[in-house]
Amino acid sequence: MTFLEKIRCLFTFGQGVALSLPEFDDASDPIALFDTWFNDANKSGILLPEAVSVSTCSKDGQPSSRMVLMKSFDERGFVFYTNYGSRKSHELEDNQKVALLLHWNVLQRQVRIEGTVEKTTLEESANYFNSRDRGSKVGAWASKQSQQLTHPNELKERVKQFEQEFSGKDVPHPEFWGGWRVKPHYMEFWQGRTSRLHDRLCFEKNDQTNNDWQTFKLHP
Ligand SMILES: Cc1cc2nc3c(=O)[nH]c(=O)nc-3n(C[C@H](O)[C@H](O)[C@H](O)COP(=O)(O)O)c2cc1C
Ligand SMILES: Cc1ncc(COP(=O)(O)O)c(C=O)c1O
Repeated sequence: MTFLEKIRCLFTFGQGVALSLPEFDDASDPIALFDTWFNDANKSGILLPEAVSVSTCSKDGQPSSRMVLMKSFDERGFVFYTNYGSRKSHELEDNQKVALLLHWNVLQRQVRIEGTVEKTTLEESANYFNSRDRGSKVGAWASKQSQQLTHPNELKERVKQFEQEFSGKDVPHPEFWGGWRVKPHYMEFWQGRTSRLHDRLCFEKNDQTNNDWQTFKLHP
């Protein structure tokens, strides 16, 4: 992002577009467009541009959302890592349909993603886990994510327990911790415009086995 673009962002915040939109036609690839927008978000200085809301749905239809950090994306989908025993993971086991939401406020941009999940391979999860700092690795062992604490010091005590258990050794990758890959079938790029006359560029595909995206625009 150039200095001039940053200034434009500041001055147009909340009332108009700051960045130009790329050409949009039937040949457009939403992953390439996401890549461009994600780069813009990274360059804009936004804190945690990779923070994304993940919405899951329980068996009885109760939706729930929480933030995670998106650690990678490519043609295969968008990956985040978590505890496979957590609420979100249980819900994803039961119902693979998922929605992601990113909002880059200074850029007046929102991206909506809908799709289905699959687990990352054990190798992919282990590779990512091994890249984390030691404290977060121990933390992953200690946290019974989404379960109630049985007493106020339970988490602290478990951290101590695992620090002792792995003292002087590498912290191994726990099999209960790994990635979910969201395979998109709908993506929508929202760009804020003056007078709330925003752009909504949409991509949809009916067949997960190919890369044929249909494109259309929606009223704001
Ligand atoms: C900015 C941000 C990033 C987060 N990233 C992650 C993440 O990558 N993985 C994760 O398991 N939890 C992450 N969390 C915590 C989750 O929001 C959530 O509290 C936790 O995963 C438990 O959710 P669940 O009980 O619905 O499974 C993050 C929280 C915030 C605010
Ligand atoms: C519980 C939890 N797991 C994972 C993450 C994100 O992954 P990492 O710690 O590897 O950056 C976060 C980030 O806030 C988190 O809170």
